[in-house]
Amino acid sequence: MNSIEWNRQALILLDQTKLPVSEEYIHCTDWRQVAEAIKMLRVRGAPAIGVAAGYALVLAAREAAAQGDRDEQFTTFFEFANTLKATRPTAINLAWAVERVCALVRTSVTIDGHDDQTVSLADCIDRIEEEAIAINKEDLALNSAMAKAGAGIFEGRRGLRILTHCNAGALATAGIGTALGVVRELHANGQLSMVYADETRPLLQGARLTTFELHQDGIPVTLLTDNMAAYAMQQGLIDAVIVGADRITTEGDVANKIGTYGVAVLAKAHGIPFYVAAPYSTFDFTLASGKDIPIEIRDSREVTHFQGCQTAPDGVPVLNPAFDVTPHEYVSAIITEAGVLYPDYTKSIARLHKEVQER
Ligand SMILES: CSC[C@@H](O)[C@@H](O)C(=O)COP(=O)(O)O
Repeated sequence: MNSIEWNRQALILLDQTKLPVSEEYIHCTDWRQVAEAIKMLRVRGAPAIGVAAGYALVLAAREAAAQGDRDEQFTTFFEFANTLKATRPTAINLAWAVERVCALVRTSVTIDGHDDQTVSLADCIDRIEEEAIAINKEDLALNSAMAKAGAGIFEGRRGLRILTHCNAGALATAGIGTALGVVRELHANGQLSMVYADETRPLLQGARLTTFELHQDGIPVTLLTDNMAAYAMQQGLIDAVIVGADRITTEGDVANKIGTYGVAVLAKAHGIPFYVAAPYSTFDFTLASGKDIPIEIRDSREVTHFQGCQTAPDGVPVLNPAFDVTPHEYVSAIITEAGVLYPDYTKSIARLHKEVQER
């Protein structure tokens, strides 16, 4: 079974906080359960939380349509949508999916620029569900397109050793993954020798999730702690870095899991190319500079404790940003479902935007 599945009554999520020790599924019949699952990283990875949010809005619409008058129902629905959107502020795919569904609802009740009173929220539910399914299916398809585009960078090369950070794989998307989608394609082509997976402190998405899914698929993977990446590069063990992204600005600055920026700086210092794989839905066309990306700050307990075990003294102040921003100067290329973007990113990203808008 997939890590995200919709059976029309419930959203079934693989609880990623339990991996790799146990495979447990949560049946969400209330959008609040999905919001909690997103907040607690039971479902995580920017594209995956966008897909989950789409289905959560079906549950939210069903609930809102069952109470109050027509206006109250729409108000309640949009309030639910806003609450959902706020659960994780950095991953723009979440806001993108929520906005996409809300825009559809607004369009459905608008006629000649006016509110069409004959359309109720209940009338919109099927359309919301179709949109959620479309977001899911699109993500599945674009992962494969991105994998092929990314593998194209390495044409004619074999024995590749790729370092990745966090988990940008099947668990983080509805398909084969973004960064790990490219890795899977390289493996299928016989071009991959080894994936080096950063452990990814503090929540160990690399150790728990990346090694888990690659291991399951028989793809060679070696785990290293974050502070070993410099050593691995210095030893000549890494040919390229490929990571995912949570938000990319129009100048090509990239927000991704905390620690990514450090890896990018190391890669540049060692002359190793640093690639980012992300779909169109990860671009924020309203922001130019990465300095304006909101960074999610998470509970200090994630740093002072691990799986219930205390690892720091009581009361010690903690800094726990969940993401950092890699400035575009460190990014060798951005792999998308529509092809590979190279610097000057202001130009190549604008071209991508125009192409998608004109489709
Ligand atoms: C295809 S997933 C891309 C990113 O979302 C991923 O690299 C990442 O940073 C995930 O962070 P997480 O906090 O686990 O949701």
